[in-house]
Amino acid sequence: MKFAIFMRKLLKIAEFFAMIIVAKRMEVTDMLTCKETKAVQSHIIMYPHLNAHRTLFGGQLMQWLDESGGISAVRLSRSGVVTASIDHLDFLHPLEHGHAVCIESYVSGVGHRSIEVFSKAIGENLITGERYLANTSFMTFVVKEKGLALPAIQPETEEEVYICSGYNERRAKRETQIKQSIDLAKNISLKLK
Ligand SMILES: CCCCCCCCCCCCCCCC(=O)SCCNC(=O)CCNC(=O)[C@H](O)C(C)(C)COP(=O)(O)OP(=O)(O)OC[C@H]1O[C@@H](n2cnc3c(N)ncnc32)[C@H](O)[C@@H]1OP(=O)(O)O
Repeated sequence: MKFAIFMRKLLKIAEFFAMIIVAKRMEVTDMLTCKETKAVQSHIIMYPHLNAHRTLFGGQLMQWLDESGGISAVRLSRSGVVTASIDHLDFLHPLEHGHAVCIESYVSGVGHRSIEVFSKAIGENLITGERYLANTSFMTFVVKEKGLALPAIQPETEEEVYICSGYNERRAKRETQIKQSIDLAKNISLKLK
């Protein structure tokens, strides 16, 4: 009898600690600034990165953008994410051999499980100091874990306020695109010739 009471008390204590752990995991860190999610990468554009035009191969830039954006998304969620989509990947200027490229990413909008990240790639002729905007993109990452409460995002600089202000419109467009892409997938054959 005493043992049963002891076990029941032990169970209650274990339940209490389990609740604390779950509550801690689900805890909303109310808000993070864009700066707190910022990821910055710099590269020198070398021979292995070039395309036939001797400028940076677009696929290489996409890999760097994906990594950089993923780091920003994980800085917000502190949880594993997958890349769900890349939209508005605009190649504005070729990145020249021998130039530096600096990629900056930060979270520009937060949904339930989705995180939108804005990235920009700035080219720089290191000898003259001339800089140019080579690429801008918006990517969406989705947190793998379900039920996690994500912090909201707080823009601070003029650029961040401008970028974040377009989030709701971009999200609405994306929702339409997701529906279209689900319809498209239904009509795609899995046969390999
Ligand atoms: C152990 C870990 C340690 C971590 C260590 C740190 C590492 C730090 C570096 C990380 C760097 C990673 C960067 C590379 C990461 C890859 O390389 S991942 C590989 C490529 N990607 C994939 O394989 C993804 C494959 N697709 C999927 O898994 C699923 O389709 C998805 C995207 C998760 C969506 O799943 P689903 O069940 O259909 O999701 P659903 O419930 O319908 O929607 C959930 C949310 O996703 C959104 N969504 C769904 N589809 C889309 C879409 N196509 N476009 C936009 N949004 C979408 C929905 O709108 C919804 O948004 P919320 O309303 O929640 O805000």
